Amino acid sequence: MEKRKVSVKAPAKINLSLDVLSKRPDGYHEVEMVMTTVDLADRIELTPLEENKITIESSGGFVPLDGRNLAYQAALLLKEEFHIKEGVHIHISKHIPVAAGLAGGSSDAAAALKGLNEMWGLNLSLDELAERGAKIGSDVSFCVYGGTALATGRGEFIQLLNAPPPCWVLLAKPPIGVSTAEVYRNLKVDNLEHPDTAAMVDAIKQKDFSKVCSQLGNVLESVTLNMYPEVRQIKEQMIRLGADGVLMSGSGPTVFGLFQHESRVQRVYNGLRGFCNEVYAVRILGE
Ligand SMILES: C[C@@](CO)(OP(=O)(O)O)[C@H](O)COP(=O)(O)OP(=O)(O)OC[C@H]1O[C@@H](n2ccc(N)nc2=O)[C@H](O)[C@@H]1O
Ligand SMILES: Nc1ncnc2c1ncn2[C@@H]1O[C@H](COP(=O)(O)OP(=O)(O)O)[C@@H](O)[C@H]1O
Repeated sequence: MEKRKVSVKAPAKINLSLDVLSKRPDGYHEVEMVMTTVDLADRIELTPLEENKITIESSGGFVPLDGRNLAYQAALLLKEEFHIKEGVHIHISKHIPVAAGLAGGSSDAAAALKGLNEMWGLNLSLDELAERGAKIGSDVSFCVYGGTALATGRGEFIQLLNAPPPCWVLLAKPPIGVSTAEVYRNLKVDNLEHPDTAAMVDAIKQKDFSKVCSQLGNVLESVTLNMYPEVRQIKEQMIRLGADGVLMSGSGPTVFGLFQHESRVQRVYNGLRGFCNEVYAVRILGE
């Protein structure tokens, strides 16, 4: 009997709030992040191979197709730990912009962990998958759960939250890729304007859209907006065009705007397309 293919959706995330508390001795930073998934997604298709190897291909978007690919790393991690003697072919339909602050690679890795857990009958819980995900990257644990969460530690400790108030999200990505490591390297940890993480968590709990907008904050803007003036320009443009709240996601360069009313999303989308050709109108996925 032919073995079943497994297909898993891998959604992008945005950071509604991103604070850095300190630099750790291991080089990572201690963070407090409120993250939520949006309905811009890659799709991971896993096909069993009789031969004992991992192969990977991707359609759309430029990603490494070897051991550097985070989905490949996810497969290798499970394969080695559980002594799996069969192989897998991983196909990634890439829709999330790469190196954009949207955790595309981390979400692909999380989807591969979940899909292979099913395909290889490992019966690992989400907590157990998230624990393994943290070995691949700081954002992978969150991506295993998806939805909305407060992430602490270097990003791997996850407290799930209820869905934020329903709203539209416009994502605008200028044509540059940002290195997360470089942004963290240039961050002045002792001189930051800290967002109020607890207030953002409250705003989400209360499903208070105006409060979510007023509490948006990301300390990594202090680096990326100076490094890439075009990111600052997109932010200013989105505010001017009438988004209810605007922030850079993760280490950037993607800027997102939040909107309560669909009519305004369309207007701002049209206004942005004039000088930024990668703009996406999506919904918050919530829980
Ligand atoms: C900044 C965030 C916010 O969600 O997102 P992106 O902009 O990448 O989407 C993440 O924390 C990114 O997570 P992720 O992309 O998984 O990072 P990792 O591979 O673990 O780390 C890449 C590099 O960033 C730095 N790093 C990352 C996380 C952290 N808490 N402190 C750090 O200093 C380290 O230099 C590390 O070598
Ligand atoms: N499956 C993947 N999808 C996207 N990028 C990947 C993947 N695997 C590895 N990468 C690498 O990870 C880096 C970060 O990519 P990505 O996860 O898209 O961005 P970010 O960390 O900004 O959210 C890029 O340099 C990319 O080459």
